[in-house]
Amino acid sequence: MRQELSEATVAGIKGRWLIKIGSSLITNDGSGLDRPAIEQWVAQLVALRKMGIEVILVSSGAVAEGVARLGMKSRPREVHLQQAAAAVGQMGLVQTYETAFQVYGVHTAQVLLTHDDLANRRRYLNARSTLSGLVEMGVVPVINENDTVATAELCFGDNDTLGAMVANLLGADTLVILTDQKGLHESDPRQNPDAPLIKEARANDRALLKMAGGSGKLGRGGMATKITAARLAARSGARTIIASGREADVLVRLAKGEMVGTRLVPERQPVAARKQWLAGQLKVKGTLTLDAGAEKVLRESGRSLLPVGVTAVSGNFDRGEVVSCINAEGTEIARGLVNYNAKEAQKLLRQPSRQIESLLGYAGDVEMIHRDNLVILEH
Ligand SMILES: Nc1ncnc2c1ncn2[C@@H]1O[C@H](COP(=O)(O)OP(=O)(O)O)[C@@H](O)[C@H]1O
Ligand SMILES: N[C@@H](CCC(=O)OP(=O)(O)O)C(=O)O
Repeated sequence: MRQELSEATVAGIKGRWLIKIGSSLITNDGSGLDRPAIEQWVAQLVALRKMGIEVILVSSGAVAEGVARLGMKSRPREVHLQQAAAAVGQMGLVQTYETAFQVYGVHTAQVLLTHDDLANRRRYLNARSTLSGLVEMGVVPVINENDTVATAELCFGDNDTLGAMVANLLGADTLVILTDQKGLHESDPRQNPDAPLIKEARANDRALLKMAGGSGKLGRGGMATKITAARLAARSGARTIIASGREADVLVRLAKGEMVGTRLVPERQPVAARKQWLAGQLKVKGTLTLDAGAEKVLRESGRSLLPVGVTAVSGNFDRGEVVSCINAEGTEIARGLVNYNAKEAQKLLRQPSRQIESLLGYAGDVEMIHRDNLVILEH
């Protein structure tokens, strides 16, 4: 583990990739998981890490594995039975990844998310800190939807959307969607085997959605959700690649810059896109007043805002909500997602970060607003 990690560190971080493996691909023609294929992808993911790419995995397959383990003939129609199958199958899914990564001494972590976890600002920040922590420690998160508790109104439904939302959450620069086709074709190749492959397009190109048909018998969503996922990923500046997981060495070839599958490119670069999104947030829930030192640091060196530089708090905001940062003259300098609620922020005014634990009774984030969640407004 240590050696593998240090190699990645020496090479330097060359990107953060979110790789999604779909149901259609991961199952052995409907009967449980294709374990040899999983071992192949894991070997490639380890190779990517050695090239300096941080990897996060979203993997489907829980229902398919549960159906096989429980001896069901096909995916049950009843939602509660699908959820039960997912609970059984998720065990096999994570066990398979864990075993495959262990060969290389790499730790994995199971992360199950519902839509609500990412829609609620506070939980969004919690999910973000935990997942970032795992990635920084060199652990590969293996993410799936929490099928057992997700209800129809609250679920992502397909893992393409989940993958894109996690790519947004973690500021991934690349979303790779591995599926059972070579990529996006001009029409569904199951219906029209000669339909040409789209090699590259803008993620927001409206014409793409017209090309997309529904899913195969195992997957959910088909190409339509992959294109919507690409549009979502593009909002935080990530490019999306849709490719076949059956293509030899597909991930390694992509990492070496080869054009494989369909590439859907964003209009803006990651940082600019995220900052634009933050700047445009209309629901500012409160205000932090900064001293001259904090204003200077924010304007000139792009660092995080620490509690020590905050002199006053107003408004009633919660952790994860957008606050405005003003200087003593009342000019707005920045906006960002705050790490503490208004009451906590009040207690932390002018305090050095080492005091946070004794003032709040728990060791929270050292920043009031992390620089990734902060946008400096130009005047
Ligand atoms: N334009 C298209 N290009 C490629 N595949 C398409 C297209 N339209 C529909 N599909 C279908 O989408 C399926 C992949 O989606 P899906 O079954 O949801 O897979 P996954 O489980 O990998 O998400 C393909 O098997 C294919 O039949
Ligand atoms: N969470 C479900 C997967 C949902 C699903 O099939 O999604 P997808 O791979 O996008 O077609 C499972 O693990 O079975």
